[in-house]
Amino acid sequence: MTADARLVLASASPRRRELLARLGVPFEVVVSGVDESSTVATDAPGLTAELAERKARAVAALRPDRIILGSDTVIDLDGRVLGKPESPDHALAMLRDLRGRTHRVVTAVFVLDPATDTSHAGVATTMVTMRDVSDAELTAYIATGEPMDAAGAYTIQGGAAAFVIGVEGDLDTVIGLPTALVRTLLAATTDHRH
Ligand SMILES: Cc1cn([C@H]2C[C@H](O)[C@@H](COP(=O)(O)OP(=O)(O)OP(=O)(O)O)O2)c(=O)[nH]c1=O
Repeated sequence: MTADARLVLASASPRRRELLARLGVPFEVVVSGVDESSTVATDAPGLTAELAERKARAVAALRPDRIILGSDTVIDLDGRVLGKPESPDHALAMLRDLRGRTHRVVTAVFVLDPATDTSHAGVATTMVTMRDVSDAELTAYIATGEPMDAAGAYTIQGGAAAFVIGVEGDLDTVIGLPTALVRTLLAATTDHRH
């Protein structure tokens, strides 16, 4: 993460920072401050794509000479979209709905080159299956505070690893940044500049 990096990650998420760092490309972090409550799209791919683009465009206004990467993650449970919980009670309701079932984790990525107003975007999906976790386990997990900052009220890389019995797709899509997709989109953006 160097100050003179050409790439800017438009995200406050430490998980996204860690995942992007794995690609070995230097980058700077600028938080978008986008209000995620006002969206037009209602389906998971459309919603995440819309928010990833808005995060990137908000930061492009601050760093017009850089390449900007925005991203967003939600859960799709049989067509119902779950974002971050608003309260511990909301987290409990979400986890009760998720237990014993399979859901999709959808993460969109939007890479923008403001200098040429070109963009490359994509959406990645991973299926996650949770076992039938007891209320006592869910309550203890929520008490750790960990679920409050994650879509669907769980972090697969944290305490909720014990709830997950199946993953179909890339784990980094669940944690918030599909690195294979990011690599492809960054390569397309760089190609465009030459
Ligand atoms: C399902 C799941 C989500 N998450 C995280 C990824 C995302 O950071 C978060 C979903 O919220 P987002 O709104 O996508 O992202 P964010 O608010 O954390 O960061 P920013 O908008 O600034 O980029 O949930 C996990 O870390 N582990 C998981 O298992």
